[in-house]
Amino acid sequence: MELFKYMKEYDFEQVVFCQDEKSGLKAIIAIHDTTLGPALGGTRMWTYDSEEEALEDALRLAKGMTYKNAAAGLNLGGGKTVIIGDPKKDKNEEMFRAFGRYIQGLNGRYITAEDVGTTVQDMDTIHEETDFVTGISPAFGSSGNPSPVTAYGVYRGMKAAAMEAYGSDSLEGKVIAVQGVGNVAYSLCKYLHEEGAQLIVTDINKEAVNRVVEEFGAKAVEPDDIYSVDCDIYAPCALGATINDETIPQLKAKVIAGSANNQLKENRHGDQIHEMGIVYAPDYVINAGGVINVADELNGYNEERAMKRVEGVYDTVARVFEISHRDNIPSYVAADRMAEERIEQRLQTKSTFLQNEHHILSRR
Ligand SMILES: NC(=O)C1=CN([C@@H]2O[C@H](COP(=O)(O)OP(=O)(O)OC[C@H]3O[C@@H](n4cnc5c(N)ncnc54)[C@H](O)[C@@H]3O)[C@@H](O)[C@H]2O)C=CC1
Ligand SMILES: O=C(O)CCC(=O)C(=O)O
Repeated sequence: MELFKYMKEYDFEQVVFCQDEKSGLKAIIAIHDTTLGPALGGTRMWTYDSEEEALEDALRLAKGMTYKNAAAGLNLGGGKTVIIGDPKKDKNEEMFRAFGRYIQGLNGRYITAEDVGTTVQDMDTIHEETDFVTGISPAFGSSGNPSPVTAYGVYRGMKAAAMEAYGSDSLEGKVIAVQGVGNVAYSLCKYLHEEGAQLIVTDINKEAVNRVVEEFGAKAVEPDDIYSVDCDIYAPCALGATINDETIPQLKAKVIAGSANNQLKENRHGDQIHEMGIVYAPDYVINAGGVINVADELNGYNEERAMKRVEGVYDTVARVFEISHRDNIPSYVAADRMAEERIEQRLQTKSTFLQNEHHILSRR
């Protein structure tokens, strides 16, 4: 990859490569944009096939966080870290301490949290070295595991999408196909079951499936069959890129609303489902509950305030549909537009301030 060319093309501010031989730390911190505030985004630990692949993932995820944080109305920019390694085998305390010192060195330009492969315990270790970390243990007065809160945001956003598709936001009696019933989707299924929805679920982990079958009366199907089941709402809560050329022709749902990041394989798939009249709640808007929750820690965590804000995912998703109608564009484009407008407005007010400052200085 021609890194500087890429950074220029997509307006990246900074990329930091971190290594610590003794602990085996190999990490890449990507800071995309800090117009709205310090870059906040989680740390992913994954067994990448190559350093190039890790770098690409860090860059893609960091840019995504700029949009997610902006659309969520947070005064935070976008960044993300990837640590190269197997989260099941390669973790050690010194690795996360060394990483914490790198974050401290950035002096607040980047704040981290959990992502795939990292846990509250890892955040606690990072916290030994820096305050620029969120998602740490409730014992430190913090918010802990963000997944149940992400689920609440997805539930609220799904209701907004149902309103758009059916003219009512009630999920009672709706048939909802949930792909992946891990941390987020388990809590999501609980909300949906309590509201009287009928659940069809799948997961490659049989234990995870059994839990929701037993607790919420869900019907289980094989992983490949989830796309074609008769349902009202498809909730992708496992992997990215599941809205693609193979799956779109199988979908019977009128709504797509789930927690997974990067649901559209390519932008053209967002155009395609829009043309088919499927109501799509854009991934980074509907799954912002986790980041809204961890961001609240920056003000001294208050669960009630955080949950109130996450409740607002309903309004944000509804606003995306409004922009989609206003500008006659697919919802994924509307979400980007909403985020970009907010960043642009902040740049304008910042530049007004700078212009005033320049004017005063030039009069001296
Ligand atoms: N945890 C959080 O707060 C947030 C999570 N997300 C996204 O939401 C999604 C779910 O996150 P978590 O629940 O935390 O992860 P998780 O790892 O707890 O759950 C994912 C589940 O999907 C299953 N799965 C994997 N491949 C599958 C396949 N081919 N078919 C069916 N099931 C499959 C896994 O076995 C697992 O049970 C991820 O895409 C994540 O990036 C986004 C924002 C915040
Ligand atoms: O939810 C988190 O723990 C951190 C935010 C983040 O990285 C994300 O939302 O993908």
